[in-house]
Amino acid sequence: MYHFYLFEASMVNSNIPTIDLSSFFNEGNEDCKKEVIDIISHACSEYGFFQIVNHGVPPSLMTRALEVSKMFFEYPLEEKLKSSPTPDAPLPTGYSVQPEHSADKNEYLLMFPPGSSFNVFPDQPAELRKVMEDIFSHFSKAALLVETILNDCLGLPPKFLQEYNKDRSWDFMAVLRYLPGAINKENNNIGLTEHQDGNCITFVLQDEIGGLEVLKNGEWIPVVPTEGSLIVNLGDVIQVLSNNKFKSATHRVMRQEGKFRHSYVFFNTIEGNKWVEPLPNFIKETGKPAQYRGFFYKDYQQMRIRNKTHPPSRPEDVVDITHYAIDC
Ligand SMILES: O=C(O)CCC(=O)C(=O)O
Ligand SMILES: [Fe+2]
Repeated sequence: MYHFYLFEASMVNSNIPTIDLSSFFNEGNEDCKKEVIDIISHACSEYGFFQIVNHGVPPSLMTRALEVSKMFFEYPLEEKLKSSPTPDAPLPTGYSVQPEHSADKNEYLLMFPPGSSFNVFPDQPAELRKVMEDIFSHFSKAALLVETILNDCLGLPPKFLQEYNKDRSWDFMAVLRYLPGAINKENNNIGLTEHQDGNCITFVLQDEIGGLEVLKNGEWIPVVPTEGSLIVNLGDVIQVLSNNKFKSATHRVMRQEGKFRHSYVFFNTIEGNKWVEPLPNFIKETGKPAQYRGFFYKDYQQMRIRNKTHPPSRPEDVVDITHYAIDC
């Protein structure tokens, strides 16, 4: 069945593969599973980006989630600010808006897993909290499936990644609205500056406006929204563990002239006290020495948060994973 999706996707999405995961919900189908593993392995070693369908997140919930968040963001600012962050949350939960001078042009709601004491939700629209909690739980399950598949793609011992990344408390989700792009062609209309995610696996659900772009062989490839699909990108943790076998995708968001853009972004994240370093399998297998020195995830996270709270004046001083790279 996924042959169809691959064909269709290649027409509109310049070879960002769209992969049908339905075979993973049933016993058997070993040939299908094997083919999926080959396609995902290829996408991850080339640029760390692919799309999935039949991932277990109900398409009707995805549509509804975007509708309800649109309603929220249309409220006046005073109303939105009523759900502002709890002071001691590790990341600002509830509603935040990027400062005027920021290069990133969005406002967002952020939550940790349902039940987390850090969470703050708007009261209105009344449906929003439930929709956010439901979709979070579905994303969380789908991420476990993708993690199992990646474990196979990397040829790791069964359940290796599941064991390594078993604490779900620090996963988080952002619900975003981007400002409309300027109607002035001179303006480059960046919505979110180019970056790699620091975590393990990220899902993006974007509305029909689109705007997410991935860097592939030096070219920005727009990810055209397709109904029911989720975008998957790998983060720095997977890149380091695999000693660069799998890539942390470089991506950005462009704004369309005159149109707001909405998205849901789910981050599957390891616990801060986890040690991250290239696994011995990928040093032996590739014959390459370790490309990174090891670090505690929380130290890296702190530096990434500082990039946002105290942006360096020179772009080259923004801390990313190359901070831990070993020059070979
Ligand atoms: O809003 C999006 O589509 C992507 C956001 C993103 O890349 C991020 O928050 O890391
Ligand atoms: Fe990102």
